[in-house]
Amino acid sequence: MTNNKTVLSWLDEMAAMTTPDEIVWIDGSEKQLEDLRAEAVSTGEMIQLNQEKLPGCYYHRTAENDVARVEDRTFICTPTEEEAGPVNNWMAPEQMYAKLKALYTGSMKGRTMYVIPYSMGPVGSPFSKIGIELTDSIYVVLNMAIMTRIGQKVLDQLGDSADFVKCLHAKKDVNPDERYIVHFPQDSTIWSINSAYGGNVLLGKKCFALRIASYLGKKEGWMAEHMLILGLENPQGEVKYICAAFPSACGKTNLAMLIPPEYLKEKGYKVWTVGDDIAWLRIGKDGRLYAINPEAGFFGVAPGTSEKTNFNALESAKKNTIFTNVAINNADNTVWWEGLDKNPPEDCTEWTGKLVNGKTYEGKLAHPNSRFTAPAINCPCISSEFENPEGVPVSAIVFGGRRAKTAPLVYQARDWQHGVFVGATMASETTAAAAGAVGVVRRDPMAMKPFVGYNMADYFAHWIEMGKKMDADKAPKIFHVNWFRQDENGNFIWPGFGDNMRVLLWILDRCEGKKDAVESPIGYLPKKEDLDVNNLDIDDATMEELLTVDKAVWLEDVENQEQYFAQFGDRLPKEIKEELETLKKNLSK
Ligand SMILES: Nc1nc2c(ncn2[C@@H]2O[C@H](COP(=O)(O)OP(=O)(O)OP(=O)(O)O)[C@@H](O)[C@H]2O)c(=O)[nH]1
Ligand SMILES: O=C([O-])CC(=O)C(=O)O
Ligand SMILES: [Mn+2]
Repeated sequence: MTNNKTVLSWLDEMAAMTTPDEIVWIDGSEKQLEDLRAEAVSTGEMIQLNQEKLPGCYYHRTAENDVARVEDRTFICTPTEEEAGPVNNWMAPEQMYAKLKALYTGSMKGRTMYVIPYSMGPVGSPFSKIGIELTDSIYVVLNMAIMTRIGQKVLDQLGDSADFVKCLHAKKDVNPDERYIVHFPQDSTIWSINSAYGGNVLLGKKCFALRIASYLGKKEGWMAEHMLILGLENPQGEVKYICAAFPSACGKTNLAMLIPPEYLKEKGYKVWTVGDDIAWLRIGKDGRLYAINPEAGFFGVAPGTSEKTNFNALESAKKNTIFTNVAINNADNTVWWEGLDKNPPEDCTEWTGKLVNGKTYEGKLAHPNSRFTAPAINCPCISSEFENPEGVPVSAIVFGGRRAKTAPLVYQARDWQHGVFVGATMASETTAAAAGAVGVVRRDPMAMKPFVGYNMADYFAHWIEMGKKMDADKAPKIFHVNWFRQDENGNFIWPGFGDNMRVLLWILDRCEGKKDAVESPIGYLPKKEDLDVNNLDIDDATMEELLTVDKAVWLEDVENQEQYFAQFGDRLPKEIKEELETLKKNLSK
């Protein structure tokens, strides 16, 4: 399929190490993919679902110890430890290569190696980058075929160039003690072994489009971020674009596909989805910031997705979708998860596949991090700009997370530098998207803690630099939101989901200078009357609470921020220190 010497010699080297019985190039044709689906069904790797109700849909379950990203086994192997920085695991490249070579040696014996050429971003777009993933998993091939642009057209685009990311994945025996997700940014190389879970093995996604890409972005003057991209259309038909960074399982997919409350819909407001997880951002010729979604599909969290909460995601997952670790409704061979509807089907197979109507994992039939892999083109509200190779101009950047207390519903940063600080001080309760404890508050700057491919302090500096390259009136305005504030009984006090539109409208009004705001120690808060709560069942006291900044709670948080920043030592940009001092001063006034 190619005469590219760099590709072919790398492939030879990898094949000599892993010794597959066969090597199959993925050309991207439907025929080849259909044959692979049939093969995966025949070996039990996938189950074909009800083809009338869910045409083209398949089911896959992973090993029980392999259901989420594994941050403690994810490494950034830069030449020096300082380059990886204190929030990443690091090992010297030669040492890591040696360790992994031992694991990979012979790992594909008796198996087939698939060669997947793929493009992150529309093929040929100036934003786009190419990768080639070698894998011994059909599940990976079929997921990559949904999540990225694959096949011959990508090799044609690559031509003789050596500019591609070399990705190697071997499923091996999914032994968690020998599981490694490893990045060599300087070599544009990713090696993943002993996992078959999406976030660890679909190497175009987190590994390339965030970790390697963030490193390339720093070097080349652009940004790779854990952000959704949405277009908000007003009744006049004008569309403004918003990017939002929330940590894993904190609402990006939901916000990206939001359906406005009925009365705003009637007025003519609409939301268009450009991306739900990753944004690549570049400064355009006009000096504004432009975003593309490098992906071609959604790898979305299933639990909590319902017709009411996220109709568009559900619609997206009705055909040509792969479901992973959800429950199966045996009555009609369809899928089920907590939150899809009220009651689980009577005859149901839980995600582990072992127990039918028996003991369940923490009382759940679907794994909390069960996912659907759906083509973006299935989405009823996919943006007409989804394939635009130039991207969309960004009016606002929104940071957010799960905070039971502390963060108000929404506030605006005073300027870009303060906005970078707001992003850098993000914190959120952990979720099931990564292995480990759930519900623990941890600092997650820009939602990139698990995804930054170099020293986080340098990443902050890069953000500051990018701001300096844009005129203040052209740079996106920066905001922070929190849909997850709780009352003393642990109930969310903001209705969330479609009603988040009300907050987006305030954000865009602020971008256009249409609304005043109230100054607070942490930034600009909305005036209560400026947040549209028409037809919303929420009382004044609750709105008040949602917009409260409790100085005592914030002072505690600032202490934690300061401790967190201490790990970066002298590398922490002075601008971040300045903002921390300003915040302290504001809070003690
Ligand atoms: N209470 C509340 N829950 C929400 C809201 N938005 C999303 N959720 C829930 O949060 C969970 C994760 O939401 P997603 O939109 O899939 O999260 P994500 O940020 O796209 O996650 P990743 O794919 O892991 O990066 C789901 O169970 C949602 O139902 C909201 O506004 N309020
Ligand atoms: O990578 C994954 O497994 C899914 C994802 O979007 C995240 O965890 O943020
Ligand atoms: Mn994500």
